[in-house]
Amino acid sequence: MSRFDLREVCVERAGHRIIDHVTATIAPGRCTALVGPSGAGKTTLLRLFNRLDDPDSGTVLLDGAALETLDVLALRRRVGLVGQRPVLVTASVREELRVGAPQLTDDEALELLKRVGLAPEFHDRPTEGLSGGEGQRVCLARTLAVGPDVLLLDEPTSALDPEAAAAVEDTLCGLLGGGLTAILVSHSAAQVRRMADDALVLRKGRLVESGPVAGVRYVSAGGAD
Ligand SMILES: Nc1ncnc2c1ncn2[C@@H]1O[C@H](COP(=O)(O)OP(=O)(O)OP(=O)(O)O)[C@@H](O)[C@H]1O
Repeated sequence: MSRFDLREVCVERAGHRIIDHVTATIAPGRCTALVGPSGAGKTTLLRLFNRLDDPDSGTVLLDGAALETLDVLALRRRVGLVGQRPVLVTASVREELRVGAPQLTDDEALELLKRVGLAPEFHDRPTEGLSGGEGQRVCLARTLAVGPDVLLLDEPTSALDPEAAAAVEDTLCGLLGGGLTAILVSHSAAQVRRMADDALVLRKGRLVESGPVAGVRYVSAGGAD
């Protein structure tokens, strides 16, 4: 299980401090939601955890080690990202599942498909023609194939229709119960209540509230909906 600590983290863009001295802990084995109004800095903060971006000052630590001291590719295998829209980079589900895990056996691939709620037949489907929800599940399976112990979830259901969104959310909830650490960006307070254990509330780049979801006013007030 993996724990992150943010210490006095700042990110600046175009002369503005868009993450402003954030100090916080992401507890291992739990799902932490990053919430706050549009433009608060949620996606910017999320991108620091697998070094898609680096802070301008301050430190992000994983199990006590500053991220910049770790091998970035090893870090990204350990910290997987699932984005808002399914971005499939190969022609077939079979290849897609092996993008980061070329040695994956067929049995392992079928097991992964099962974990994300897809029938075995999908293994031999072309990626073209998958629905949004199916594509998002394939992306999730591709990320899981690498064996991460942290999942970064950037609005993972926001581009899906309500039925597919609910189904993908159920799948994610099942996975999160299994000991993974997760960091979720979501605009939906209802989703945060269903999926997350803890929440960090950002406003104009500052951390303004944090703690277990049930006690976070921004979430209970429906501020993220
Ligand atoms: N490269 C950049 N140059 C200038 N400003 C930037 C850059 N990247 C982000 N910003 C600004 O930083 C702020 C935080 O952006 P970010 O995308 O992290 O917010 P967010 O909370 O994820 O927003 P949303 O909920 O709308 O997705 C915004 O005001 C954004 O315009």
